[in-house]
Amino acid sequence: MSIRIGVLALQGDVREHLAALAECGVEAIPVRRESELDSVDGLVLPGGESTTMSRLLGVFDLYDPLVKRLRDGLPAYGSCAGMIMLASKILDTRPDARHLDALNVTVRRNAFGRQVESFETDLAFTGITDRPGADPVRAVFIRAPWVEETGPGVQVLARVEEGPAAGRVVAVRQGNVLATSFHPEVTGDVRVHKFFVDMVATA
Ligand SMILES: NC(=O)CC[C@H](N)C(=O)O
Repeated sequence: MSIRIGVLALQGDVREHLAALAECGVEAIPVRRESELDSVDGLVLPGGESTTMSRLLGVFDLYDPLVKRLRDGLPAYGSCAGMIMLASKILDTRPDARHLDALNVTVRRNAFGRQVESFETDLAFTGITDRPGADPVRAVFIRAPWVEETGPGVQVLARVEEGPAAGRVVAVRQGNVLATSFHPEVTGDVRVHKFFVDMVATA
């Protein structure tokens, strides 16, 4: 059976995710309509700006269908703003911003602060770098959130290892839902996408 994975294409770095998924050998399509959402086996929510994405989900009539598909177990991967969209609770957002409540975590938006708005670091990532001889995952953070609290059933996959944010949780999984604070689609390393494709394949 061939796997088709969508990238929510309302805003943000859609093309990079489509390319990374294609490199993993799956069919990758942009999703802007309910019919497209209905046709996918998994969905990537890209980075961008979460309050804008929230507004556009309403404009494109995708909010309710997406909530429903996530409740029905659609595998989803959110990066950065996508992580914020999937979370059950968001700190430091706008009061009118809606989110999808598919991942039992509290996320702090723009958590790394101004002076370190964008930075890169190497991470150990459970399920990826724990294989013999594996290189660390290079993580690029762009005005990124972090996970401030995890609820029951949430597995921590990666934490920042050095610097002022050392120990902060930046990758989590709960069942079919994966989220990272960082942007693997910009590094040319598709192992995080491959990890998600394997989740979709075994869902
Ligand atoms: N690179 C990103 O996705 C940044 C997320 C953005 N700061 C937000 O709040 O949505």
